[in-house]
Amino acid sequence: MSSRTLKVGTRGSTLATTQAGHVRDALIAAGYPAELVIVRTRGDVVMAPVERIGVGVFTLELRAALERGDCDIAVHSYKDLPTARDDRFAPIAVPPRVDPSDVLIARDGLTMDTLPQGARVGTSAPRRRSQLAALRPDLDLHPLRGNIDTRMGYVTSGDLDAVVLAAAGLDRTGAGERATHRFGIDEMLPAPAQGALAVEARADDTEAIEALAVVDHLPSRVRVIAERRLLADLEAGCTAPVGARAEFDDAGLDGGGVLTLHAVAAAHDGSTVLRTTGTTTPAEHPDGPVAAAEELGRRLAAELLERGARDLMTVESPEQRAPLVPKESTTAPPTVTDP
Ligand SMILES: NCc1[nH]cc(CCC(=O)O)c1CC(=O)O
Repeated sequence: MSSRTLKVGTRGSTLATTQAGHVRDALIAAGYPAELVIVRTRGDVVMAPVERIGVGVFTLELRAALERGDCDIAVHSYKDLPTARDDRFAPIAVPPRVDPSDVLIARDGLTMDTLPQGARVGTSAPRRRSQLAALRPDLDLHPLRGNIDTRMGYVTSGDLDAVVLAAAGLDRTGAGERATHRFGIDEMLPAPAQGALAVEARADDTEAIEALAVVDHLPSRVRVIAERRLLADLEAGCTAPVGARAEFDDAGLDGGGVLTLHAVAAAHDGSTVLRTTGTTTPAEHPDGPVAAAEELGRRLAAELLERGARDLMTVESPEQRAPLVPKESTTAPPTVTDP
């Protein structure tokens, strides 16, 4: 082991630096000197909807910084990464995952059961919009962007009755108690890999690759692989109305437990929602747990395609109204249209 200090690259948001800070701490604890390096990305600057600026916007520039050597290790929110493998980098390591679910943050402690008819709810993600519309067709859905604090601010200010966010973002920044409702598996399935981090190093940096092994948690990686295989096989990006969530039973991976994958593909307006569930026992698979997870993701994707998922998802996304932008924002009106 050398004394080279590994530069851990991250976006600058509170969430991103908190997440990357955990990775840095784990590296240091394992004997690898490490420090954070903040990489500013256009996703942090431009307030246009993610559907327009491209899903890669959060991860593209961090990957470019890693390739250039501005950092040695990059920490991404896994769900923001494109599904295609990128050969510039070593296979992705996945630290222990936190709660993958979505949460509602509503005024006055309102939940999905008590939100009044026609309540104004903010979320841009097509996956959340379509599943919410299916659960509660009466809701008045508003697109919005911005970091977690900005989004929650619309509820505090009274502009919206509620917003939907990833539990992970709240839990990791210590704001988990702001959630008034955690969506269950039957209500809303998260984005594939939500709540998981993706940690990358350059493909030729053997020292950094060795360090990746100490932050990797195989059961978390196996769950994410099942979810992302499904997403890739549906040929959908993270802006598609596709949700997936894989969970081990109590026996876990080491105990030879069962991995269950829940998946959903929905029409943008929530008028049709295709759901499916399947299981596998990864520890018993002859080709290993990763192969078992891939097989499960493939199997459920094939089933959803068979049932018409592609037609459902390729139907034009409904015209959305202009997204809310933070009042204090000095950013010019969004003009960026390329990823
Ligand atoms: N696309 C934005 C994004 N990327 C990762 C998270 C939350 C943390 C995570 O899911 O790992 C969020 C915010 C959100 O969806 O509410």
